[in-house]
Amino acid sequence: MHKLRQIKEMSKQPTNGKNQSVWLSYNLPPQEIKKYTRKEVRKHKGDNWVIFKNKVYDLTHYLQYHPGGQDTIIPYLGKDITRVIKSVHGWVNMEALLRKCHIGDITLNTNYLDHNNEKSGKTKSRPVTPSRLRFSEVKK
Ligand code: HEM
Repeated sequence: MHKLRQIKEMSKQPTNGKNQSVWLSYNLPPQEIKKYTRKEVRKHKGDNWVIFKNKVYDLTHYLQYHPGGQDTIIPYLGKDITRVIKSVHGWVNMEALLRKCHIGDITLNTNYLDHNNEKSGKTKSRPVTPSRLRFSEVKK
């Protein structure tokens, strides 16, 4: 079965009758926003973490409020859901719904940059370009 159709099939399960307005009125203590690598987020699959647009969210409290059911989200825990969200419901204001679940931001992959510099031997300097002629230097 096509993956997207499979996801839609799974969403037909009941969601405890809870809806998004109930979720939005639900209060959670504010979280301290930390920096994480993608690798670290993977390790927190069991803690229901996901990445969406370079932000890390803990979906523990949201899962039971998801209109598409919990089972649709479970295979994506620990992963980046940015692309799949675009294909299943690009119109949903994810940032507004997940504000309370925001626990971190993805750090820039510094290993990659270090590796690049190592390979080239040194950091690239800007090419030397001839400086512009000053007006006084232009022969008449
Ligand atoms: C993690 C954060 C997520 C949030 C805040 C969220 C939010 C929502 C909302 C608000 C709806 C109702 C949309 C509507 O009726 O127009 C919905 C439906 C749905 N969601 Fe999610 N979703 C999330 C993740 C996912 C993931 C990871 C998947 C699967 C890959 C998924 C699959 C679905 C499906 C299949 C529906 C039902 C669409 C339909 O039958 O009309 N969602 N979700």
